[in-house]
Amino acid sequence: MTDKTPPATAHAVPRFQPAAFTPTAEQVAIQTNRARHVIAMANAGAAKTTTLALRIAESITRRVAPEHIIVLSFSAEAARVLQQRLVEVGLDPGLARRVRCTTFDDFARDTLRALEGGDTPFLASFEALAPHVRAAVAELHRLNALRQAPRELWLPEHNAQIADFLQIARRLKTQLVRPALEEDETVAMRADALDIAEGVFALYRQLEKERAGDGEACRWRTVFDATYDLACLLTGSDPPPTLPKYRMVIVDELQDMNPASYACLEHLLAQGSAFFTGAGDFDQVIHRWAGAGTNFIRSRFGAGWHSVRRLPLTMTFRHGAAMALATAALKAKEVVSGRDHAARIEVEAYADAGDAARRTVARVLDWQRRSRRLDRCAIILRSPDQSIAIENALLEAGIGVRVEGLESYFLRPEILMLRGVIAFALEDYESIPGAERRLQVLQALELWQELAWATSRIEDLKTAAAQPELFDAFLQGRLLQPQTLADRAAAGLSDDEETQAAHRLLALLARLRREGRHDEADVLLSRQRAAAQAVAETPAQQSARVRLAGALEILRAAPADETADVALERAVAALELERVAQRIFIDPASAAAVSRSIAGFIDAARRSGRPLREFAQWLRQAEERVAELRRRKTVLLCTVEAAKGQEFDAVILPLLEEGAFPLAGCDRSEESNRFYVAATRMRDELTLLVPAEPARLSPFVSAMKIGDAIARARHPPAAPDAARGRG
Ligand SMILES: Nc1ncnc2c1ncn2[C@@H]1O[C@H](COP(=O)(O)OP(=O)(O)OP(=O)(O)O)[C@@H](O)[C@H]1O
Repeated sequence: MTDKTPPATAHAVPRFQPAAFTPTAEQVAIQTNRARHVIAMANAGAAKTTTLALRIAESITRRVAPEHIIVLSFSAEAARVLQQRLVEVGLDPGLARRVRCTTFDDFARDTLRALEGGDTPFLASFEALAPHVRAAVAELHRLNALRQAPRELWLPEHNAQIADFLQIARRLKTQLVRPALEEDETVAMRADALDIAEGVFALYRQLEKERAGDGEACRWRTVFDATYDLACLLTGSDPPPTLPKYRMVIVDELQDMNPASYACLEHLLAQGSAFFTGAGDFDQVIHRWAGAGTNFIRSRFGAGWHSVRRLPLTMTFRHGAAMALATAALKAKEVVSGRDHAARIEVEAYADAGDAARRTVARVLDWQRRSRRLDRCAIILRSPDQSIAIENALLEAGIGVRVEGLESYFLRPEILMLRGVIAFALEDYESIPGAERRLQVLQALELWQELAWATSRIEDLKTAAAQPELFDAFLQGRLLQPQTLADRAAAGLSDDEETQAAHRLLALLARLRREGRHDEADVLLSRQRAAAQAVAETPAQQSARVRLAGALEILRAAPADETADVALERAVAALELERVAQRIFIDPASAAAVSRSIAGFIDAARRSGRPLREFAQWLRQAEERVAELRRRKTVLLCTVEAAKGQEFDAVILPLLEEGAFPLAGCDRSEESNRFYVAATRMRDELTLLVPAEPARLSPFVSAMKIGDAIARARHPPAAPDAARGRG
């Protein structure tokens, strides 16, 4: 990468002035720079996103059409934040809306849609992908057995192994690893070079073959496949397909760049001879699974580009000196604050997770009382399942909550399933409010009963959800009756197809009778009857059905004055949900989260102190209340990944203990980056909830040397607030 731009071309007088602040000279240098490629790597809160917004606003003021500018990011949240920042710096909202802010993967998907002339089915979850993996494994076994000397291949069998494989496959795609072999290359040789098992690469090839279909159009895509497919097209075809032309390409969160996204970026820049500006922070790499890493940005990014300026943004404007000193200590680097503000950083001890949740909510209430800006407060979690106790406590306190990066635990399949079981046991279908929620409950029940009906027969489910009488018929006819051969055949057909098949059968019978072929007609009819009676269920479906009947029996027999938690404990044990979860969910983390969310649900029942029927009503009211509270100001409950790129006046980080944050089994340096991202979202106040027992304290909290940072911020040395790490 060269840095040869003559200084004379570097600056110009800015034509765009932001409304609320005066940009620093460093910001102006980026805003107005004439170099074709500008890169700013800087600390959290050092105004990277704001400065990218200034550069865009400057170009628009200089008559570049907003449609000729594209902003690419790696998460939908980051793209949304930049679009919003355009308005916040003072660009006309109408103009800001016309700038295309999107993620790399969505850009790739849109581009491919235009090139291919249609949509490709998108499989979002590992659960949706797993059948394809299993089919590819079976095919590999078959092909291997046909070989003269079958190879010994490791191929995934269990869900956890499939999850591991899918993660490796995703990483290979970010590195633009193609399945095709070079001349004289073998699968074993390539696997060796990639440092993966031979079976993994063989399966990668097989699955890609299946995905490619007959070569006409790809059969399905999952997360990142669009970026990978577009990058392969751009780098592998001559001439490469034409991309839309842009005069300016902006990339935020540059540290998340990987080779596949980079291939798309390079072609996009070449297409329109576009100007490029990118910003990022090496310490915010938290997506290593996606091939992100500082090495790529440091060594390969921009290799061969001419006219490149690397420009600094040295001051963080998000928070004051104490927080700058604390992050400097955490990351052993220099952080300078440009904001004259006495941040409030507080550490509070908790006894256990329940206590941490109550203290979190007490902090939220305190913030609401003092600021009246509930919507400017965020509770940032290391992992989604930590939300359960906090959601319960927020509900009890009557605080509205919105979630990002996680699903409210009330809407997770295992809880929806339990709510369905309660409704069926009590014959109180109104306890689940609204047809939409009842549909989710029925779908969850189908999932847990391991019935594959829901996708093709969604209309039937919708009808059952809309009418309480049919809701009951669904239980009796669908969940408690064994599946028959006829059911299984119908599961593969849509409503229309089933009606057509019935019409065809009737027509055939009529014709046979007309032609006097009564014997044939009778055989056909008796075959139909046999199919309608013959049980055709897997052992798993059979035992799920028996367990469901048992759980319903338990709940119906519960004494009227027994509290709901006691009855639910017995029903949950009968349903064996944890064991079933390990079979249904591909990622072991999802399976493990099931028992935690069920425990949270039972805890909510215990705390309500109500018998089952009243608890069901309470749940309904709680749900309505949550919806009502959400219409008012709400606190944000989110994951670190979702918080990235955003900022809040008050940030609360609960459960800062060894095993929870850093999360057990995760890479320590990436965990440190996650913690840094989470803590630096704060503008005015940061609350760190830590275990009372010092031995369990998260090492990241001690690394911040908070006491020292606060003292030094209060009595700064004569020089500016420059903080060098571990000071
Ligand atoms: N010149 C300035 N004077 C005062 N405040 C500023 C200035 N420039 C930016 N800010 C404010 O600083 C805060 C942080 O800016 P921004 O979000 O752009 O940082 P960032 O580097 O993108 O952060 P991160 O990487 O941590 O997401 C914002 O509230 C922004 O409005």
